[in-house]
Amino acid sequence: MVGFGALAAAQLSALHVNETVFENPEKFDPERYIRDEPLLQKIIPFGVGKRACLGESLARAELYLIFGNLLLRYNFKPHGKLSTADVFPYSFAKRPFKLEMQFVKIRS
Ligand code: HEM
Repeated sequence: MVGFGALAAAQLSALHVNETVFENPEKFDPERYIRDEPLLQKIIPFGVGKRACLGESLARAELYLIFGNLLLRYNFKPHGKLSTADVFPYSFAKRPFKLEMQFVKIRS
């Protein structure tokens, strides 16, 4: 029962492995959001409501600049075998246990 002093929190990482929303949620498959763009509306990476992430705008601006600049200058290749299995399901973000990438410079 939730009363005064009780802590109630949405377990966002559990929502993000809901099989009725995400097909094969345990699979590391970021392209699912390219194949099915409305799916982006169903992830809640920064929380909602009064206690939602205060840094969302900064984080989005940083990610845009960091990945934009990297993509402009490097080709990304998997280093060794790229495993899409073994996703650590209850982490902050979905990621394979091990993913080694090679950055190949395309311009200076
Ligand atoms: C990709 C980057 C980030 C993600 C995915 C993220 C996600 C989150 C999430 C899920 C929460 C909890 C929301 C809730 O309780 O419902 C949170 C809280 C918070 N985040 Fe972030 N965050 C990110 C980056 C940042 C940055 C860059 C800052 C500050 C510069 C920041 C500052 C905060 C603060 C202060 C809170 C606590 C808000 C409160 O409890 O009132 N976050 N964040």
